[in-house]
Amino acid sequence: MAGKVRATVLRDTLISLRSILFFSVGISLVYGLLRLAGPLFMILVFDRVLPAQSEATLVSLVIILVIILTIMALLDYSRRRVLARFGAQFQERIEEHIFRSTARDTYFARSGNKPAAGLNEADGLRSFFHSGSLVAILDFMWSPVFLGVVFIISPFIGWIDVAGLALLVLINLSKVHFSKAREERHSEASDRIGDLKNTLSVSRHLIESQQMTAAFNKRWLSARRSSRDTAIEHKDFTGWFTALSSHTVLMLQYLALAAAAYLTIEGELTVGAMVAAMVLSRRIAYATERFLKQLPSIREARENWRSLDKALSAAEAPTAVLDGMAALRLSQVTVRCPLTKNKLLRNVSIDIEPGSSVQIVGGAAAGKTVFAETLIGRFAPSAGKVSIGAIELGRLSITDAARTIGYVPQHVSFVPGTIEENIAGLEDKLDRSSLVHAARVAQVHEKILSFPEGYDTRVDALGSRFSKSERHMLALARALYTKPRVLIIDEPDTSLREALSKNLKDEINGFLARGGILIMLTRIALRSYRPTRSFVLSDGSLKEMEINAKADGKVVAIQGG
Ligand SMILES: Nc1ncnc2c1ncn2[C@@H]1O[C@H](COP(=O)(O)OP(=O)(O)OP(=O)(O)O)[C@@H](O)[C@H]1O
Repeated sequence: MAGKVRATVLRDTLISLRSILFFSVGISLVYGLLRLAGPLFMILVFDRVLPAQSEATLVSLVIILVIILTIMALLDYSRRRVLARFGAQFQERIEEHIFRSTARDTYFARSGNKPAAGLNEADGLRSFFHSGSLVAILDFMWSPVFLGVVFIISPFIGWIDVAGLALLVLINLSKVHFSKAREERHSEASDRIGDLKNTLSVSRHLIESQQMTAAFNKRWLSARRSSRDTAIEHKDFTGWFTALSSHTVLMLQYLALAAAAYLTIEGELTVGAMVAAMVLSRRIAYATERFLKQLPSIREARENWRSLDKALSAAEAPTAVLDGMAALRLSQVTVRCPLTKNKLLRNVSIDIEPGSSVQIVGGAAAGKTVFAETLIGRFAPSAGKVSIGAIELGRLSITDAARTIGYVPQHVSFVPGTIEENIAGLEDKLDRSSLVHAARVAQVHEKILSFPEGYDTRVDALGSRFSKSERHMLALARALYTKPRVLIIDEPDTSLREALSKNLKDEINGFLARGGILIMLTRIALRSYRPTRSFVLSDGSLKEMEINAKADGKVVAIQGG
C-alpha cells in the first residue's frame, strides 16, 4: 500500500513536470548547437575572409554572429528560468504531498533540525535544479559532439583532447574522493556554530541570568576556531586539485593549438581549422571541468532523491477525519525511554468515554508527562495502541490531530512571535472570535489588552512578559483555540486549579456536556474539582481508584488496574 502511494507520488510529480524538463533540455540542445557558430566564424574569417580580403563577407559574418549570440543569450536565460521553475514546482508538489498525505506519527518521525521527513531533501533537490548544476550537465552533453568535430578536423588533436580529459577526470575524482573526510569535518564544525547560534537565540535569558556568558563565549570562540581551521584545511587541500584542474584545462587548450599549428605547418590543416580546433578543445575541456565540479552536487542530489523516496515510502497516509465525539482508548500501551529502553509506561490500558473527566495522580517521575506526550505523539509506543473512536491517534493528519487534542504542558513555552500567533497555533487564517473566546475563557483577555499592542504584543520563547500562572492560562487559551475533543492538562498550577473549580467550571462542564474528554495529570489529587474517574500512575503503571463522592473527591480505595 505504502509502496503504491510512493510510486504514484513520484511518478505523478515527474509526469506532470516532464514537459518543463524536456523543454529546457530542448533549449539546451539548440544552445549547444549554436555554440558551434564561434569556431565556424573563425574558420570562415581565416580561410575565406582573409585570403579573399572581402570586407563585405566579414560584415555579413559579424552580423550573423551577433544575431546568433543574442539568440544564445536569450536561450541561456530562458533555460535557467525554466529550470528554476521546474525545481520550485517539484518542491511545492512534494511538500504539499508530505503535509497533506502523511499521518501524524510518521510526520513526527523526524530527526535533528528537520521540520519533517522529506522536506529538506525536496529543498535540496530544488536547489540542485535551480543552481547551475543542471545547466553544467546539459552543456556537458554536447562535449562528445564537439569532440567528434575535433576528430573530423584532426584525429591527432582529438586524441590529445581525450588524454587531457582523462587527466581532468582523474584529478577531479581524486579531489572528490580524498577531500570527503575533510569536508565532513568542516561541515560538522560549521554545524556546531549553527547549534550555538540556536542555543543563544533560545536560551539567551538563561545564559545571562545564570552567569554562563563567559563560558558560552569560550565555547563560541573554540567552535569558531575549529570552523575556521577546518575551512582552511579543506580549502588548502582542495585548492591544490582546483589549481591542477584549471591549469590542465589551459595546458590542453595550448597543446591542442600547438598540435594544430604543427599540422598547419605540415600543410594538413588550414589556419581556420587550426583556430577552430583550439577553440573546440578549450570548450570541451571547460565543459568537462564544470561538469566534474558538479560531482559532489550530483552525489548529494542522488542521496536526497533516495532519502525522499524512502521518506515517502515510509509515510503512512492519514485516516479519515473523526466524526463526532468518541472514546479515547489506550490498550496495553508500553513506552520505552529512547535512551535506556527502560519502560516509562507499562501496559497502560484505559477507556475514557466522551463527556468524562479523568484525573491521573502520580508522584515525581511517575510518568505523567510521558503519558500526556504519548497522546500528543511525542513518544511512540513500543507496544499497544492509542485510539480515538475507531481511529488510531497517530494515523490522523497533523491538522486533524491539532483539532483533536489540546495540551497544556507542565512547563509552558512559546514560539517567539505575537500573542495572537501563539494562541492561534501559528495559523495564518486565524479565527478572531475563537481567539478572543479562548483568551476570555482562560481569563487572559484583559491582561493581553493591557499591553499597548494587545494581541500583537511579542513574546519570547519563555514568555518572560508573563507570570508563571499567566503563562499557564495562555497555554490553556492556546489549547482551547482549536476546540479540541480531548483536553490534557499536565500539572495545573494553583491558579489553574482554582479556576477549574470556580470561573472555569461552567466552561469545563459545557465542554464535557458536548462530549469532550478532560485529562488532568497531577502530583496531588485535586480537592476542589471532582473528576468522573481517578487513576494512580506509579512507575509507569496505571491503576484506577474509587472515588468516594462523600469524601469530596478524596481517593479512598484502589482497584487493581
Ligand atoms: N524525553 C525523554 N527521554 C528520556 N526519558 C524521559 C524523557 N521524558 C521523560 N523521561 C523519563 O520518564 C520518567 C517519567 O518522567 P515524567 O516527566 O513523565 O514524570 P512526571 O510523572 O511528569 O514527573 P514530575 O511530576 O516530576 O514532572 C522519568 O524517569 C524521566 O527521566
